[in-house]
Amino acid sequence: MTTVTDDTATDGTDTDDTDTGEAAERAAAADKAATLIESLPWLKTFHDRIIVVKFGGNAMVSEDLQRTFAEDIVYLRYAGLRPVVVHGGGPQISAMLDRLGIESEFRGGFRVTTPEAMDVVRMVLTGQINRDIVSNINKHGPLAAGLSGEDAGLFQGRKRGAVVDGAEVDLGLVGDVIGVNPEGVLAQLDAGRIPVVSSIAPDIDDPGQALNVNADAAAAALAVALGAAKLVILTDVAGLYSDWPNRDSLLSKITAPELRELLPSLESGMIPKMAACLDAVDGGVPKAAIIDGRVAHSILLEVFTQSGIGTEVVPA
Ligand SMILES: Nc1ncnc2c1ncn2[C@@H]1O[C@H](COP(=O)(O)OP(=O)(O)O)[C@@H](O)[C@H]1O
Ligand SMILES: CC(=O)N[C@@H](CCC(=O)OP(=O)(O)O)C(=O)O
Repeated sequence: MTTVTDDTATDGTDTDDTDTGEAAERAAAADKAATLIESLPWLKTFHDRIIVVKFGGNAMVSEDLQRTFAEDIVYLRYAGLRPVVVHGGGPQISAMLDRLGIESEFRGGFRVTTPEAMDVVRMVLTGQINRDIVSNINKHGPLAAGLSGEDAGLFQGRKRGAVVDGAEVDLGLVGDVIGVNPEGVLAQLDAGRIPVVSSIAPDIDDPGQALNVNADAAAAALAVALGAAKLVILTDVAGLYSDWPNRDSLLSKITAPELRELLPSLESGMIPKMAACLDAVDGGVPKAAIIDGRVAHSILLEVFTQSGIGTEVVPA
């Protein structure tokens, strides 16, 4: 049994005003209550709404971060939201390619993907990382169900190239998501589950061929198709810097038109990420946020606090 000490004296007077220890305890309790009550407007706003959370390979680098990520997602679900996870795994794919002695390079923020590399991408994303995320979430109960973009026509992909230094570059088996059939994901949500989606898409022009899709882009396409209330992208920086790498230039908020202007000046990994935020907001998602996945429980801080963390992209 837990008891709460009664600090009222028998004559009815409050005895602890002079007791700094108890005053400090009351202040700490008030702080905790303030933190909890700060979430109330967001619990109302997001009740029953879909939130798409993109878990990047650089944000899943320790067991602790994988555990706190799973806790946040389960928390969202029990708080009455409908979270959907889309994951990447770029560094993990690179490590496996290295182990197997297969060379790979990034051009314009995308991995040039040969057929041999594609087998590894699929194996690492769908066979390894997807399973790990599902299993971490399911330590809290039978909640998560894994899906690949290849399952039940979830994604339709089409090959894409990139323009680097003004020249068109062939990226091999890299695709854009050009269509989404969200029925499989909605069925899982309606059953109370947490869908966990890997960013592979079947090639609409070459049935049976799988394409490697940047996970930020896949998350944005899914957020739009699901009519999500928010897209949250976890990465390994505090947010978007207007003047990278000047650490004083972190942006807490940027509008879609401002971001459109800034996009051409951004570097490598940030390009697909910010383009994804822009696509999401242009496609009707009210907010897209880039947050620091290295901070434990960053998703809760972003979703349930007034100031959030990281950089938020809004329509205008
Ligand atoms: N303007 C910018 N603001 C923030 N990060 C930037 C910027 N330009 C380049 N970067 C780099 O982009 C990286 C994030 O992209 P990336 O490594 O592809 O992330 P992820 O693996 O999470 O998808 C950051 O770690 C940072 O080094
Ligand atoms: C085409 C392309 O580049 N695909 C990515 C897919 C994984 C991904 O996007 O992972 P992160 O979110 O961890 O970066 C890749 O092969 O690395």
